[in-house]
Amino acid sequence: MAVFTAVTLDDLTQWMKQFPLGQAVALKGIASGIENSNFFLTTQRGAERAEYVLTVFENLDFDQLPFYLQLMRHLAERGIPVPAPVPNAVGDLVVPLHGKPAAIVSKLEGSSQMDPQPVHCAEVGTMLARMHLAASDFPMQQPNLRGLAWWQATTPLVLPYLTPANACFLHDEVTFQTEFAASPVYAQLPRGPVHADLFRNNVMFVGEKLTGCFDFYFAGVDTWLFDLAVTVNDWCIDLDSGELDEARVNALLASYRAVRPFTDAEDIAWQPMLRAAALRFWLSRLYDFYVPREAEMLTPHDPTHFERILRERIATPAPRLANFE
Ligand SMILES: Nc1ncnc2c1ncn2[C@@H]1O[C@H](COP(=O)(O)OP(=O)(O)OP(=O)(O)O)[C@@H](O)[C@H]1O
Ligand SMILES: N[C@@H](CCO)C(=O)O
Repeated sequence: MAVFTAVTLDDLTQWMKQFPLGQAVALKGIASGIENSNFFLTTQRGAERAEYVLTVFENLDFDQLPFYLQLMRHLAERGIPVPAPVPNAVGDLVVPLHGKPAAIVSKLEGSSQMDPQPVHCAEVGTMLARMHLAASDFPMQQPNLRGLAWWQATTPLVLPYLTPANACFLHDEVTFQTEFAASPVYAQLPRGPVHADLFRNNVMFVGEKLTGCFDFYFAGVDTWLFDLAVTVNDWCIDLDSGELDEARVNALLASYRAVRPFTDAEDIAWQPMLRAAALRFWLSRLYDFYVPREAEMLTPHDPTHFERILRERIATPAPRLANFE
């Protein structure tokens, strides 16, 4: 159960007065998710009822959160289907609840598509490209906090838990990525605010129609190609082998490219970037597995899934970005 901080309707009686939403009339903890405490919140103003999501942030502090919430607001205002944060009476999007930062955002329709077909991947590709373009004039700056510097700092913390062969493999990949990040090709990659965690469980569909995406709490400024690689490594693979599925890769890349064409540097950087995206989640899963937080109550995600993907991305040439139909 991913509710680390208990919240009751009584707790909200006073607290809700700062929002223009009326009264809280129902509150239901959301079981999925491993980072924050999430609740479906029903409000009533006069005869009108509305549904929202209340999030109590367990690991992010008041300094980091405005970037995520303001980015969501920026995107929602530009027609990207993301939850719109609700400002309180003085315009704050993040406010304390039980001493922790909390926010109310609009609730998206639909449910996750955990067995995506090319038609779903095409929807994701279109939305991702539109999101990159819409975020490009977002004025706030915050790096991807799970980027290269975090990989370099986290590697020594997990190395002692790995077999000598895996420790060597991880060390070599971080060295490779450090060199890649210093290369002239990397320097030419277009960048901006990116989602950086656009997995199947963070996107909603009604049938084949994408209705929105959420969970912006790993967002940050990074290359657009990194975001695309994170997305492809989850949406377009065979989950058992980690291999890319050509039909889904083509659908996602073609629809992305139709909105935002790729540059030559991106074409060259695609394979190293697929490796970087796999490394990022191998490392975070290793860290969560071996160095659990005190508040952690859930089984962490399986790190070997991304170790397998990383080995597969190194072994098999990636499809050229410029060459697919
Ligand atoms: N705006 C929203 N609209 C509808 N449902 C939402 C919304 N935000 C969250 N949810 C629901 O809450 C669940 C948990 O949210 P989320 O994935 O953000 O959890 P988390 O613990 O913050 O993150 P993580 O995915 O990193 O574990 C989602 O699977 C989804 O069902
Ligand atoms: N998407 C991450 C979890 C954090 O959102 C993972 O699968 O490891």
